[in-house]
Amino acid sequence: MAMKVAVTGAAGQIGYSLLFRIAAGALFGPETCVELRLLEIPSAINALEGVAMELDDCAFPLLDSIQMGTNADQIFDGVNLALLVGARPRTKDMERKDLLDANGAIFTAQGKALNAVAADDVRIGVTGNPANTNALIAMRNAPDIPAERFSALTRLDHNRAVSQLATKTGSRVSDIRKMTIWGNHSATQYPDIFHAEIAGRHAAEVVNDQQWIEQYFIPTVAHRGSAIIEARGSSSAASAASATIDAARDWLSGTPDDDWASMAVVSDGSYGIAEGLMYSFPVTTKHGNWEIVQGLEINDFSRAKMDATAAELVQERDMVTELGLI
Ligand SMILES: NC(=O)c1ccc[n+]([C@@H]2O[C@H](COP(=O)([O-])OP(=O)(O)OC[C@H]3O[C@@H](n4cnc5c(N)ncnc54)[C@H](O)[C@@H]3O)[C@@H](O)[C@H]2O)c1
Ligand SMILES: O=C(O)C[C@H](O)C(=O)O
Repeated sequence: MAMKVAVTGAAGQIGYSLLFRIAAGALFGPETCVELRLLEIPSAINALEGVAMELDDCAFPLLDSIQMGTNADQIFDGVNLALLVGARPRTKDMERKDLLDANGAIFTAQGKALNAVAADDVRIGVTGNPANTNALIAMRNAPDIPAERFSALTRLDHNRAVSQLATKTGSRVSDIRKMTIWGNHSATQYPDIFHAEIAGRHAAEVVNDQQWIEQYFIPTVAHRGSAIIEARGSSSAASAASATIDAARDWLSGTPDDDWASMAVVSDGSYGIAEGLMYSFPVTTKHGNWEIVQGLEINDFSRAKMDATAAELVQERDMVTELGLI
């Protein structure tokens, strides 16, 4: 039985890296076929046709079919997974929340369409920025889909944090477990290594340098998106596509027994985070369901960082409420 996967913004930069990985089996493994459902806006349909031609030319054994179009109700019909990437990226000197005016309404419409036609088992991953609040918008416009089926991408931040820690300690990324991104996919995010492990050892003890944590590690991860825009002249794309795959794959097939993932999910009040916020937590996943890792000790430094990013998410939620998007 093929998995029906919708990707919005399929003709964009992230889409161009994402689609070929999905068609090659990166999401569900070498035994599961996929039906791609590609949603774009009219001005990008010709470009999308070109992408579809290239997908055909790859002769992917697992790619059953490609359906493309501009009508969300048609494209989302019966989908099991929806990757909502389609949205304007920011440019230099913008914050991601500055995109809300341009992008927020996209997720109102797409939330409504998913609510009307998606499969009963649908999972929705939001990459389009500002990802957390766009996921909140989609979720609040899809009252018949359980809130826990929505998530926003903070796996790119998680991967960035793992990479920085590996470089600092001369370890392999495969040695690192239990990295955590708390809060908003924005400059207020809190990359937390106080629970992370490097080859079974407490990462903070291996680093043994609070100044590096506070003055290099956290700001480097939190501002990496801007650094990439500065370096590339456009926002991250291939690394974002890779993280989108990592997040959806782990959500659907499960996290390893000795690790967890970072996902922005609807808060249930855990760690004192206001219920209903779309907030990045450490989660374990199994059979397409996630659970927030409970009982982590939160020191005063972490508490302050976690609360600051929660406050920004409240601001963004109030902004989109005023805009009538939720
Ligand atoms: N959360 C993350 O970690 C992360 C990482 C990188 C980029 N992003 C965000 O992902 C989004 C896409 O980035 P990109 O580099 O692919 O941008 P892009 O401009 O290259 O592509 C965006 C695509 O979305 C399409 N689009 C616009 N409105 C649409 C709609 N209503 N329905 C369907 N498609 C629509 C556009 O036509 C375009 O093809 C941006 O908002 C960017 O900020 C998020
Ligand atoms: O920084 C951006 O605007 C793109 C993306 O959110 C990123 O973190 O690379």
